[in-house]
Amino acid sequence: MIVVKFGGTSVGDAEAIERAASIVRGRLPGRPVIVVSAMGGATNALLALAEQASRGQLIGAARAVEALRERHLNAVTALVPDAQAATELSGELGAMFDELARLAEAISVLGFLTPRSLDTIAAYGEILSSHLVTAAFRARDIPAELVDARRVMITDDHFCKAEPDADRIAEAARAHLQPHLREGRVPIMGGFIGATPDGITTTLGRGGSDYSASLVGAALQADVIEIWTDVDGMLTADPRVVPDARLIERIRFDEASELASFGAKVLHPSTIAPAVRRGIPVYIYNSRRPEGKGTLITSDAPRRPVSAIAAKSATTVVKLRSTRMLLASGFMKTVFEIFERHRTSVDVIATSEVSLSVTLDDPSNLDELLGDLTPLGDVSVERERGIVSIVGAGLSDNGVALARAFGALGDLRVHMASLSATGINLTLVVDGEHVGPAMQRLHDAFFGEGAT
Ligand SMILES: Nc1ncnc2c1ncn2[C@@H]1O[C@H](COP(=O)(O)OP(=O)(O)O)[C@@H](O)[C@H]1O
Ligand SMILES: N[C@@H](CC(=O)OP(=O)(O)O)C(=O)O
Repeated sequence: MIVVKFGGTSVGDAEAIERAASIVRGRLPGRPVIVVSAMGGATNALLALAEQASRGQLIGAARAVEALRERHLNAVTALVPDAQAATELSGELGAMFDELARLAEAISVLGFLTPRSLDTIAAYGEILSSHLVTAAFRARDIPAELVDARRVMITDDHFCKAEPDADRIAEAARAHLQPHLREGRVPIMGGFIGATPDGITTTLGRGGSDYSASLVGAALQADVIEIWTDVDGMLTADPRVVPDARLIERIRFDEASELASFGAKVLHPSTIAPAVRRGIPVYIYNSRRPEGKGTLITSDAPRRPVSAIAAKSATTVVKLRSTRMLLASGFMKTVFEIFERHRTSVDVIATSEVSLSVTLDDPSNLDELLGDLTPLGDVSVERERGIVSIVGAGLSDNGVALARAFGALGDLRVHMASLSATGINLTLVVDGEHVGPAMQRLHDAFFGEGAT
């Protein structure tokens, strides 16, 4: 069997869903399980309306619910020609929107949001899209069968970034997906969402539908996992920043994972792990150009000195200076236990004998974190930084690539630098406003005309 995942842009409107249906029709012999994201932008809209409601701005939140309702119901009209099927689906989706409106109202009365209620609201995106896509596929003679992802994707209760339970998922996938495959049906489930063993809705974190696809693929020993998106595959840089970025036809799991972690949004960073463990190849394809070659992520892709440049903006740097670090074994352990306690992961680390600097992707627990770090030394915080990362297997083979990287940055200030010991990643922290120019300059240096 294969797993075919469509991102939000690939189910963003009726035309996109039509394209997805014809892609799936061509894949029927491979026995696909389909994983769909929310219609593009829907998750952002849901999270924003939840925030709005919690601030008491109920009219704004209600308007956002109605805008989403209109968008989904327009898609039903365009995609489901049979009047009875369309009425049934509109009724079902309509009831969900009524429920969503009531939830927004309840949150506005409470005046606060919990991670659990945020997940309940965010999950509507994938619940709605999976219903819509199932009906649209059926109307196109695909024997689609909706499977509630919350019965398959069993997680812990760390709302907003829940940890999947691989054993339970494998068992649930065999129980709820396998029978459909055996009967020649095409199971369709929402990505990103899951539930605790008690059935409380959770989500896997932003961009988590890729992760869902990979977990399902690992659970059912898929031959291939396909991630369908709005670009030709994994490129040498984000094409929104570097328009002349090129397709990478084959890339190794470890490099793809580094790129995803350091900002190549085309792939969720956690996607790779379940696929790697089972040796399942992952393809990334463009749903607007299904005939393209795409990118194959595999363990045996050729090693290149530099594969791609990734970047992230809105990074926070935390610096700790302490003479207690001098010759003190166990100091780092104390520091990282504090990060762990606040469930804050760090991206880049640089140390000297008396200081430690780290970057945080998600500063939501920053105040509590700083409270615990302060007794250890002088702590300072720099916001509005960005990370630019050069990924490639031969970065540290000799000084040429490193010299080229620093030379290309020219007058752009570098606040931190970290070269991984495996030589696969050189990460530089720059001013947030310099992320775009830094990415372009590095891309020109490694992939532009004349670069070898
Ligand atoms: N190295 C890269 N290669 C390809 N796309 C990238 C890269 N870095 C960032 N991106 C961005 O990732 C986007 C696709 O991810 P996303 O918007 O999450 O799609 P989807 O909704 O299909 O999951 C692309 O439109 C592109 O701008
Ligand atoms: N809809 C979720 C999950 C997801 O993975 O979406 P996409 O595949 O469009 O990145 C989000 O926006 O976070």
